Amino acid sequence: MTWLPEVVSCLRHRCFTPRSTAAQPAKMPSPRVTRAANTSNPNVSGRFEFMSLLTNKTSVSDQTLTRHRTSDSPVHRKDSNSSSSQQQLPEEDCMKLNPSFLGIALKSLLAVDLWLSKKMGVCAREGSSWGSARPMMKLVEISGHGIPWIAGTIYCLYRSDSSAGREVILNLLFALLLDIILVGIVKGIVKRRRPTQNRMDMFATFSVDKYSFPSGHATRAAMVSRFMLNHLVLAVPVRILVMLWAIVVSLSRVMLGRHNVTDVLFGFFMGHMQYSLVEYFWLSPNTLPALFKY
Ligand SMILES: CC(C)=CCC/C(C)=C/COP(=O)(O)O
Repeated sequence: MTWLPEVVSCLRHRCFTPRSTAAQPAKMPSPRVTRAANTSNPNVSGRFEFMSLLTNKTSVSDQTLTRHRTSDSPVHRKDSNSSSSQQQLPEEDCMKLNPSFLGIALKSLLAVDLWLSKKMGVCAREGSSWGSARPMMKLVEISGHGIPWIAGTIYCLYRSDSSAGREVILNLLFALLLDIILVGIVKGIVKRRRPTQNRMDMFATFSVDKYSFPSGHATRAAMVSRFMLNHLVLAVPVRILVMLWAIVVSLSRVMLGRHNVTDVLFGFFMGHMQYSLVEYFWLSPNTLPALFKY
C-alpha cells in the first residue's frame, strides 16, 4: 500500500496541472480556482467578475478571475499568437458586466428610464407625434422658469405693505434662490447629459443647465406649490389649480424631451425637501431682525 500516495499524487498532477505551462500562455481558471482566488481578494468578495473585452487595466489578481478576456477565450487563443495586436472591437460591442444585484437593478432602471423618456418625449420636435403642442408646452416651461418667479417675487416684496405679507414673500425669495443654488450644485456633481431628443432652445440658462439631473423646473414647481398651499389662503379650486400646475410643469419637461423621467421624479422629491428646509430656516423678524427693519 505504500504506492497509494504516489498514485493519488500522480492523478492529481495529471488532472489539475497542465502538461506544459509554457505551451499554454494563458490558462483558463476553473470555477474552483476562481472561487478560491475570489475569497482571497477583498474587492470581489466571492463573485465572478466579467471584465470588459477591451480593458487592459486588470491587475494580476484580476487576470486570474477574468474568464472572458480575448486572449483567454478558447475561441481567440489561436489568433492571439498570429497577431500581437489585439483585435480592437468598437466600444458598443463590448460589455462590462458586473452581476451584482445593485448593478443590475440600476442598469435596468436606467434602461427603462431612457426608453420611457424617449416614448414620452412627444413634443421634443415640431415633427414629433404631439409636435403641434410644443409652443404651448414652452409656455408651461416659462411659467416654471426661475426668472419670472424671482422677478415676480421681488416686485411683490416691493409692493407689499403688511409685515406679515413681507415675511412670507421674503421667504419665498429665499426659497427660490436656495433652489437655484442647490439644483446647480447637484447638476454640477452628477453631470448627467440631457436626453438626445432634447433641443437646447431654452431661454436664460446657466452653464450647469446643460445637465439634466435633477430638473430645476420640477424642483421649483414642487417647492413653490407646497409653499403656496401652506402659506397663502386660497380657495379650493385655486388649490387644485396650483397642484395641477406643478404636475403639468413636471410632465412637460419629459414631453419636451428636456429631461428623463428620473430627473423629474428626483426633482419633484428634491423640491419637497427644499420646502422643508425653508420651513426649518424660516426667516422672521425674530430670527433676522435686520431684514425686517425698513
Ligand atoms: C436663469 C435662472 C434664474 C434660472 C434658470 C432656470 C432654468 C433654465 C432651469 C433649468 O431647468 P431644467 O433643469 O428643468 O431644464
